Amino acid sequence: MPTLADYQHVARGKVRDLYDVDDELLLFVASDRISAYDHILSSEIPDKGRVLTAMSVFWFERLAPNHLVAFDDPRIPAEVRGRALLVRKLQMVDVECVARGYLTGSGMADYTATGAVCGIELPAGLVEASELTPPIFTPASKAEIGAHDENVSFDVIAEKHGVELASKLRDRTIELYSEARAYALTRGLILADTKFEFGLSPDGELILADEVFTPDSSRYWPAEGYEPGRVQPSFDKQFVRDWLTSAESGWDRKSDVPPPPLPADVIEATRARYIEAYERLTGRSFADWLA
Ligand SMILES: N#Cc1c(N)ncnc1-c1cnn(Cc2cccc(F)c2)c1
Repeated sequence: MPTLADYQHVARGKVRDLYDVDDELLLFVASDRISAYDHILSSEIPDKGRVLTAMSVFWFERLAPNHLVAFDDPRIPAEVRGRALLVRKLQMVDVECVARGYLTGSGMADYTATGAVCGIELPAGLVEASELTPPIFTPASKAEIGAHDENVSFDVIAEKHGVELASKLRDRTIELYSEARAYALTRGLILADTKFEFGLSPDGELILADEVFTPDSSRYWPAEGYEPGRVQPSFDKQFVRDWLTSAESGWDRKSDVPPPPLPADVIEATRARYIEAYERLTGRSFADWLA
């Protein structure tokens, strides 16, 4: 059985890492790290990496073609088993493929400033968390570490990748999001938006890559209590956000001071929310994940 040290560390994200396994395969590792207010917190959430990996696997089992090769395999080191995926090496398309079914975050900011998002004119009078039907494709160009992705128009993507591939990215992004949004609603969860990354197979087929419909790549809101006109509570991160912005934390999010460590009860409540999201979405018990 190999250890992680046997594989070359080829990429580091805020909360995930990528290792080189061989000519064909990468190891995609989800950590227990959590980010909030653009900071990677010093506190980890036990099992977060395992829950999010189990979520990706649930969706990869339903959405093809994708890059998943294996999640329970002797080439996966024991130390990351359950929070690591063996994935096929692809030629990645350098576009953050975002689908939005609700107006929030940078989409809401762009709409407030211009009446449009990624060049898509929206109706007047929309408010925070307004539903967007049909959902919109709002691609972004990847930012350097520490900066925000930049929302760009479809035409910018078409300029760079050709209108045929740009159209495939748009259509597949909207198709996948629409299917998952409808399903999530039946489980009492609003999938407000999501971000995909795609790669190309040697014969030019578009392959779903990265992580899929996790709370790190998507915004999940509880359907109960949904009300446009105000910022909705994050299904998974609200306890962290509330504590960090409470007087108890003593932290000022406008300062450059890094957030303080989280109290044990906030860590445990957040762990429970990740597990609840997984179990509500999949109908499976997290205790059964790679038991
Ligand atoms: N998925 C995937 C993938 C693939 N199947 N083939 C080739 N490259 C990638 C790939 C390269 N960068 N990333 C983003 C990323 C993911 C995880 C951790 C990180 F630090 C960074 C994905």
